[in-house]
Amino acid sequence: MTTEPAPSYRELQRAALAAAEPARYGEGAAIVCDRVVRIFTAEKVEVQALQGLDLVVERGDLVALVGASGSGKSTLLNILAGLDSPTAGRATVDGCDLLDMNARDRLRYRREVVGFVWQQTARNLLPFLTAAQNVALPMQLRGARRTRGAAKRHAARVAELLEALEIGPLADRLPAQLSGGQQQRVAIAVAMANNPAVLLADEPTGELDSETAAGIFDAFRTVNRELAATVVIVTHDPMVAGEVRRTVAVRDGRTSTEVLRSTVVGEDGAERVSEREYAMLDRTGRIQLPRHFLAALGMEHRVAVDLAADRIEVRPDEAAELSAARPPAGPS
Ligand SMILES: Nc1ncnc2c1ncn2[C@@H]1O[C@H](COP(=O)(O)OP(=O)(O)OP(=O)(O)O)[C@@H](O)[C@H]1O
Repeated sequence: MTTEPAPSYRELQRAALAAAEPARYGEGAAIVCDRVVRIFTAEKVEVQALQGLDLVVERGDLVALVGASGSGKSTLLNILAGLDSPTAGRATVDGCDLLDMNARDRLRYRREVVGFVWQQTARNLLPFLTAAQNVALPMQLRGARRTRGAAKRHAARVAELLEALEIGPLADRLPAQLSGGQQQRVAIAVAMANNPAVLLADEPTGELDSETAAGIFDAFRTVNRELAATVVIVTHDPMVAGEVRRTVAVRDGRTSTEVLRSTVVGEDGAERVSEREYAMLDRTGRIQLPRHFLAALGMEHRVAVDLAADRIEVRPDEAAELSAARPPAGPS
């Protein structure tokens, strides 16, 4: 019979400390936003673009962010891209604390940790470089010495990315010699050049027709699956939002609802996509109910909340209904 060796004092101490430490919100996730606030001041007027936004994106996820114009999606994406800073809260991407970066950290972060694809195809690429040269540029800017070995590695990575994105034969063309969809594929390759942990895209199919947009969306899926990047896409395109496993809606500067999709096999053996909408519960216990639910039951200002054995029930304000039905007794 073998006996386990007794743990050392240090091992016991480490285990006790780990047990005592509460798990941090979103620990280990690719993206964590914890009560993120962003206030802009324009002409002495304050705009709260993000009002305590919570979001956790796990590694390997492919997420669509949707929401009305002005809800805060681009503000959030700019913060995640390291182009802007939150006013308050905590935001981390791949473990990098976005509130605690100096100029040098920020540059390294933008070159190595995140990749970015913009809506305007022209903004993603330098017009005087070929597709292959555009993809090689981020690797050269990363600062590796120009050795023959590095040049060989860069060329191999360029070929690998262009191949994965199905634009290998277009390597020597200038952006002006490519269609809008082909330019966006090159832009995705540029964003992935330094193998970032997270790929962010702001309306990447906004300037494309629906067939080309479907192809670009497939390219994001390829990057997510084959190059192991966590992908977040801001979109108005219902087709894109309808095809990802997770769609998060932003409303008034907060994440409000979330739709999760999975493929289920029915009794007839056919596959279909099952969808479920969830309201987000923030860390203080607040939820934002979908607007159409509130409108359907005429709920506003105040609701009755009751705890049942297995659910919390939210009902229209009964006191308001009663007083509307029975006008207060006046002087006779
Ligand atoms: N630099 C800025 N200065 C002042 N206000 C700003 C600034 N940037 C954004 N805002 C305001 O913050 C709010 C959120 O804007 P944001 O661009 O993030 O919304 P959005 O959801 O991306 O909208 P859209 O879908 O139209 O791009 C809006 O009220 C906007 O006017």
